[in-house]
Amino acid sequence: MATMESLIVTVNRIQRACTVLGDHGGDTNLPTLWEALPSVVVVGGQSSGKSSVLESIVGRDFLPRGSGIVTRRPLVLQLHKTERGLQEYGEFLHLPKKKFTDFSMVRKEIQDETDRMTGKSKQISPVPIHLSIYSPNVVNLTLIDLPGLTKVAVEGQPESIVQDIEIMVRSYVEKPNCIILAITPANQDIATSDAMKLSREVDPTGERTFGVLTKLDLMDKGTNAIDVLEGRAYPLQHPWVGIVNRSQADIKKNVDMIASRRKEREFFASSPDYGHLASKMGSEYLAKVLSKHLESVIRARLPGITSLINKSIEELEAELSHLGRSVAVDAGAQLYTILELCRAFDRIFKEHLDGGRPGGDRIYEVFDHQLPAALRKLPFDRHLSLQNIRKVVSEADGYQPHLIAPEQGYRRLIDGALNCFRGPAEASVDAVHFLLKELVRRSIAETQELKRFPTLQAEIAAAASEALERFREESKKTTLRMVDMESSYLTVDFFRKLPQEVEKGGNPTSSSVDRYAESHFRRIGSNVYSYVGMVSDTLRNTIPKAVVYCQVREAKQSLLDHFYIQLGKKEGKQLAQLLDEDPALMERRQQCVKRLELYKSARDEIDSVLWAR
Ligand SMILES: Nc1nc2c(ncn2[C@@H]2O[C@H](COP(=O)(O)OP(=O)(O)OP(=O)(O)O)[C@@H](O)[C@H]2O)c(=O)[nH]1
Repeated sequence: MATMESLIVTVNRIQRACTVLGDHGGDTNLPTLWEALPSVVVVGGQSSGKSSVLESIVGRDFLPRGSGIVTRRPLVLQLHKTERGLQEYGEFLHLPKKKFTDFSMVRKEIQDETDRMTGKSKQISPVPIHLSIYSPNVVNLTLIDLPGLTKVAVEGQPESIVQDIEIMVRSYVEKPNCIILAITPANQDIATSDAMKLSREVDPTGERTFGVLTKLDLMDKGTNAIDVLEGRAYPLQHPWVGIVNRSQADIKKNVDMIASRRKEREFFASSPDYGHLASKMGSEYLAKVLSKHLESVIRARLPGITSLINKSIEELEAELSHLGRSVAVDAGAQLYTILELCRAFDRIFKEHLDGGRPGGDRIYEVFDHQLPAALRKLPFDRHLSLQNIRKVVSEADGYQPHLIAPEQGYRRLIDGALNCFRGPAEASVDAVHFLLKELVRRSIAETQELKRFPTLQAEIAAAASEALERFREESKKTTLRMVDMESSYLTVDFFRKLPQEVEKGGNPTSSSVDRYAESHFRRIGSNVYSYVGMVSDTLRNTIPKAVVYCQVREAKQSLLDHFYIQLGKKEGKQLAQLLDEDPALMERRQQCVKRLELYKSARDEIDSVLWAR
């Protein structure tokens, strides 16, 4: 088994890591290690002697003194026993390279650091100050000093401070891992002790509470605290410890700690009331008892802490992978990230077209269904009504009616009919355009990696939509040109193969009469009709080819080409703007990363003591 000492040292290190990485327990919705670590917390009313007890455990004067609420931030005091003969020094976590050998400077630094966080406003703050003291005269122990419980705010302090202090103190003592050092002055009615009241509430069985009676020397003549110290008046699981600290007069006279400890020992040894308890009284004894107890608590909790650490690491890693990697800071890496994201989108878009995902089939539906239906619905019947044929043909003839066949009339009728094909051609282009747009929208929504980057998402959508618009223009030009080409040169063969009316009749006189009869125009109509039908068959096949060539194929091959060119011209700052994540998400990731770092270092710390068995 790892030595007891190394266990406390391990927990000390983890506690410091907690402060460095911002884990003070409390309200963030992150797992907290701080709250799982056992610690000894000093609780008491103002002027109950808390600071005096801490100082005599350490054997040094180093805590701020003054009127009002002096302790306004938790002070995590870690005591490290060093080899005999080595110099004592203090070291703050926020000033890691500075060794304080002058303990009056330690006091000043505690005051200054308190003010740095709370301002001069005398507010309180839950962010702890970490002080390590290295000395041959201490036992390994971690103590947390908290603001004294009070009933009234003093000048310059907000009314809420009374409650704020209680909330802060409670937040520590409520933790099941907290060992409560409840300080009560013996010259006061214990029934009114703030420390005992609070500890009773949070630890009714007294398992976690060490009762400490201070100011035994100040009790009225003829009275003593034997009933309390022997555990009868206020029974706790652990024995009560009586203490005699320096009086105000001693402090003024600069009585040092060594002398004061000696005085305390003498007090108990020579006391008629407490002499029989002398070996179990005093601040040195208290320090040893606490250290031993803290070690055993840590040992008992270690397996629980280890499994908590492993579980939290898993949770944090899962959350981080869900949040995605953090965004790179240099322009090159940012450009790379953007291109990766674009490619991810493009891949999904192509899958939609190629059939890996749904949607591409609807384009075929346009060609197979919508276009033929639109072609069928074209109003050729109206255009080729007998009446219209007669009108168009006569107009084309002018003052000289046609002699054999109405060449001009045919051309005009065919032109008019072919013109109708423009509608379905354009409609096919538009229908495919809207389908492509919809696929872009869906593909963006389906690109998980893009979700974090709303700006880039909008830019890709805009670039894709602009590209699709260009493809649509091109596709319209091409399909309409195909319709125009049909008008510009008619298929000669078709007309050559038509049976000649003149020859059929056999009689020139009767046929010249026929030329203006209804059947003549009907025949013209039916010829034009079947010519237009032939063109319609052709276009039904060629319009899809043009649309796919100009729109679908282009979208697949070069949807974001323009965007890529623009990206290449962008500066670092503009690239960063494209990757501006949701700030809440960035913040969360940062918190998770820090917390994960904490848990991993804690795991390493614990592993190293376990391996040292
Ligand atoms: N005679 C005597 N005086 C004591 C004893 N303990 C504390 N005092 C005096 O009581 C006063 C208050 O002691 P502190 O240790 O400052 O008490 P505290 O609880 O830290 O006070 P705050 O930080 O103001 O809440 C000081 O003047 C001490 O000298 C004791 O056991 N005997």
